[in-house]
Amino acid sequence: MADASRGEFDFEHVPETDQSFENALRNARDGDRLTVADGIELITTGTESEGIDPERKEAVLEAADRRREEVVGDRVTFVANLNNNVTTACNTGCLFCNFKDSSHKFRADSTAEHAGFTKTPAESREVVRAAAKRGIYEVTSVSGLHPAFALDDEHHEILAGHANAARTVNYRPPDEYDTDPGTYLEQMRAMSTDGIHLHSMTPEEAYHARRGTDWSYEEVYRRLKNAGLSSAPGTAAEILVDEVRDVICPGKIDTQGWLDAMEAAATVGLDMTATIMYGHVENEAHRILHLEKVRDLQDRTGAITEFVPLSFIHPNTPLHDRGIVESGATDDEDELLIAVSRLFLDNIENIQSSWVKYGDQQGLKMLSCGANDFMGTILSEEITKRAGGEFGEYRSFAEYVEMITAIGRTPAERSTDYRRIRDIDPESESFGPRLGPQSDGTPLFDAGTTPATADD
Ligand SMILES: C[S@@+](CC[C@H](N)C(=O)[O-])C[C@H]1O[C@@H](n2cnc3c(N)ncnc32)[C@H](O)[C@@H]1O
Ligand SMILES: Nc1c(NC[C@H](O)[C@H](O)[C@H](O)CO)[nH]c(=O)[nH]c1=O
Ligand SMILES: N[C@@H](Cc1ccc(O)cc1)C(=O)O
Ligand code: SF4
Repeated sequence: MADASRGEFDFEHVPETDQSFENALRNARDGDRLTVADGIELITTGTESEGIDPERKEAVLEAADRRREEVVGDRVTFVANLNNNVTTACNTGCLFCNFKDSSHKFRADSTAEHAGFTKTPAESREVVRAAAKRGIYEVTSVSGLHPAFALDDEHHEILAGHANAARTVNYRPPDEYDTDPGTYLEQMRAMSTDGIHLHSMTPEEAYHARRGTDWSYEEVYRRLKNAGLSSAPGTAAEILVDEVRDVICPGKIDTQGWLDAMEAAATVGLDMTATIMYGHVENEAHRILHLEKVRDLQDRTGAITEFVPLSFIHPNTPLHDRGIVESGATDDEDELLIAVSRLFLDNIENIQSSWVKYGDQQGLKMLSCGANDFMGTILSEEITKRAGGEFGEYRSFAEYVEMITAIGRTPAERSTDYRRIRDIDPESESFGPRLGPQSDGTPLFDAGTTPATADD
């Protein structure tokens, strides 16, 4: 079993209910709002017996696939986007993460070797401009919590005024590092160029942008929005149950902090996504409690455009190196997670299948288990690659059209917020983005080239 070590934790929440699988399935088929007990019965295919029952699993997947059809129809969407991570420097120490490099290695006086990077605002702008010219219309930017990162000059001053700032507020001035990431506001201004949609600032990053101050999340997201931010990625969610966070990311904000940040982003008028990062130490009860938190948040805000399940990639992570976790979720667990997300989250229209985490074949399978979105072109990928993922760093429009038509569905490009959707005719001669200000349908790269070698 993938979850060989899940039993070792003395968790308060365990997958036990007084509901039956049959009743839960009936509720799901009837379209009733599911309870936590219903969700646990469905995702375990019944708590009264060990393991996953193949027939019951198929029944859950079928109900989810039908619901997907009713809610969003037959289209499979994707976005023309680019990932631009500003820095990998981070001291937060999450045990599932190998994206980060200890920030002391980035100090000007350090001789330690590392494969990480920090981009100045000018460098970020160049990366985004080059992509925009090629027709990309979204940039996703998530980064490590670099100790020299501050919201703006005022934040630098406040942080520098703290006694023992490195220890108390995780701050060191930029001149101690080989590269200055600039301020968050400078990075926002740099990346919001050429009409591109800027999707950035997770709740954890928003926390970093207000550490050591009495500013509210609302104040921080308002200033970020004024500097060009368009929507916020709901990563850093991991599992929204504190007894799990205490194990896998003790340095992160807690569940309530994550919810507060997201609610503030919505209050200032930003759209957002929500995620779950699953398949490590948590059990099925935690997964469903997480879905309940997300559903409640959406009831309050209505601002969540999509739900993005992130299956834990284990090989190079501290959780795996330390023998805490042997592997990630199994295919059965992945399929049930997608299906139950579709059935449980009755107020979120779009469920994403991540080819980065699942690969193409399993990623496509997810599109008949309840998912309807197939992510984006991304052009580069660091988080999963560094964790040991092997499914590549980009997809062209041509590859998307081929894969989606092969499973008998309609390919469509979408804007980040799904407000604009364009069906793509698979009979066209060539495939490229058309929804951005500089998108004229030209393919992102020629067959046989990669984003790095493609000529613009
Ligand atoms: C790497 S962080 C970058 C942004 C910021 N530092 C934060 O934590 O919000 C973004 C997200 O990547 C996901 N992630 C990191 N390592 C992963 C892994 N090994 N497998 C799957 N997802 C992972 C986590 O959900 C995390 O919140
Ligand atoms: N699931 C993953 C994503 N999803 C985010 C999308 O790429 C896109 O930014 C979002 O849907 C908003 O339009 N991105 C990754 O880099 N890796 C993933 O695994
Ligand atoms: N960057 C995240 C994925 C992600 C980004 C933005 C989102 O809105 C959702 C998910 C990862 O690879 O794990
Ligand atoms: S998940 Fe984010 S906060 Fe945690 S270690 Fe990785 S980069 Fe840092």
